[in-house]
Amino acid sequence: MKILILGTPGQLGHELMTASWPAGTELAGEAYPDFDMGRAGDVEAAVERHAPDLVVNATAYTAVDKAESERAAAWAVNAVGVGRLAAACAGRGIPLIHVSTDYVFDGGKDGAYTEDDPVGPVSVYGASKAAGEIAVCAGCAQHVILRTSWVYASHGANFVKTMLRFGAERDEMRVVADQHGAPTAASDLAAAILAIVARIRENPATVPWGIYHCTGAGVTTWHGFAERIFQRLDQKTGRRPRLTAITTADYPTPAARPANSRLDNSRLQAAFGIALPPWEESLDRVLDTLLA
Ligand SMILES: NC(=O)C1=CN([C@@H]2O[C@H](COP(=O)(O)OP(=O)(O)OC[C@H]3O[C@@H](n4cnc5c(N)ncnc54)[C@H](OP(=O)(O)O)[C@@H]3O)[C@@H](O)[C@H]2O)C=CC1
Ligand SMILES: Cc1cn([C@H]2C[C@H](O)[C@@H](COP(=O)(O)OP(=O)(O)O[C@H]3O[C@@H](C)C(=O)[C@@H](O)[C@H]3O)O2)c(=O)[nH]c1=O
Repeated sequence: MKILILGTPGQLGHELMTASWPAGTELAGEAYPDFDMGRAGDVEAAVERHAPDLVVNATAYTAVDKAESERAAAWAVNAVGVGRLAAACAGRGIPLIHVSTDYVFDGGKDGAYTEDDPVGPVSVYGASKAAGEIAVCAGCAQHVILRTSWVYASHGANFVKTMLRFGAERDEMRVVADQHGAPTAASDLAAAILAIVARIRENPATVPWGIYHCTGAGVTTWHGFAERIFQRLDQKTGRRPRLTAITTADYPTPAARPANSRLDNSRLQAAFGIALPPWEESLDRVLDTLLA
């Protein structure tokens, strides 16, 4: 089975390219700037050239704050490019695995969001990702969209590495404690994708195509996430910056973020038997690598 992975240098793309795929899997990859999701023709040419049996889209414009002033750039990658990809996959009759975000929700719900809850993005990034979801659903019947949240890895840029970098320079860190969600290791998300691909390979006719939530198990806040990072930093190095819980209002950013980002993962478990590990467990594993 030949799998085309778009966005190989990103957090998820890297984990997918370095994962242990079963024998008989051939991987092909595309990366910016040779391959540009936002440039007309690139997606179609890549799908044509590689002639894969399945595509995983790991590209995205992920600069949440910058997107507020670069709407067209975010839209070109996350919505328009994704629409072209869905059409290209449908044209060849191949499945598309796509990734979306908790930021498609407005965060106003009490409790975890299910796949049936209406989206209501409060940022340009969230809106562009919501448009990408619609484009995939409309353009390619054989799709799995995994909505995940707060992704980090030892490779790439993310909150964990930001905390470690700032934590090495500053005595105090101030982090918001009123936005709730679940950190997700890119390696766990990649493992879920491998399991879904295995199911598709086994018998595509029985795959329950659709949107699924797929995050680390449990819930915390960005402050709780940082607390665990600094606990481990302390254990490993003896250094621990003071961590102060603040409110969203104390930390103004160009983009609004949902106060509640919790996603209910039970549909993924029921349909595919996939459940990601508790977020603390995966974070400790990634920190072991980062702090080694
Ligand atoms: N990061 C997070 O916290 C979360 C991410 N997600 C979603 O998960 C998926 C994977 O995200 P993640 O791996 O973390 O993201 P990254 O930002 O780590 O990687 C995204 C990749 O997309 C590439 N890319 C950006 N613009 C283009 C373009 N025009 N053409 C081709 N490639 C491009 C980037 O290239 P380059 O390396 O040159 O920048 C990078 O390789 C995305 O769909 C994202 O929306 C969902 C929830 C949380
Ligand atoms: C760096 C920093 C951030 N924060 C806050 C700002 C924000 O509310 C929260 C997270 O900040 P970041 O900007 O690092 O993370 P952000 O870019 O908002 O992360 C998001 O990325 C996109 C791609 C997604 O899809 C989301 O799931 C989510 O992971 O922490 C602090 O309170 N103190 C700090 O020192």
